[in-house]
Amino acid sequence: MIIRKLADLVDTDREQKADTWASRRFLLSGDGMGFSLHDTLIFAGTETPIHYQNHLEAVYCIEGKGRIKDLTHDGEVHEIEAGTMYALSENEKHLLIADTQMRMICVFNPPLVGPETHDENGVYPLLTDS
Ligand SMILES: CC(=O)NCC[C@H](N)C(=O)O
Repeated sequence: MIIRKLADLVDTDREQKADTWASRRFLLSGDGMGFSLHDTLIFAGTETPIHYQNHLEAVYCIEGKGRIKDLTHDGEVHEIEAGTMYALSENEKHLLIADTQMRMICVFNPPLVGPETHDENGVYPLLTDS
């Protein structure tokens, strides 16, 4: 069994920070679960372009308010608030807009290895444990 607490991830190599978000990674590829599990903050008043071409991601919002613009499907906009889940089942390119700080529980398949951060196109590289 694996037990971890959020406080133990902050400011370690299990936390990745960008201009618009901070991702605290509870489970990574090396944990052998077949998915990664993150507690992610999206900062208030930000817009984040994302395109996970190499991963499927499901996101459950537990705090905050904003919206997702689906750039793969004609710019469709979906409101996000606590209790909303979205799954990028078609690797959709999207824009994540946070009105207030949003707290998201994210699951990735295949699992992230740990150091991934967005490239200039909002993509995570496909890494494997060495
Ligand atoms: C919700 C979302 O996609 N935020 C960007 C960060 C990423 N999901 C992560 O936690 O690695």
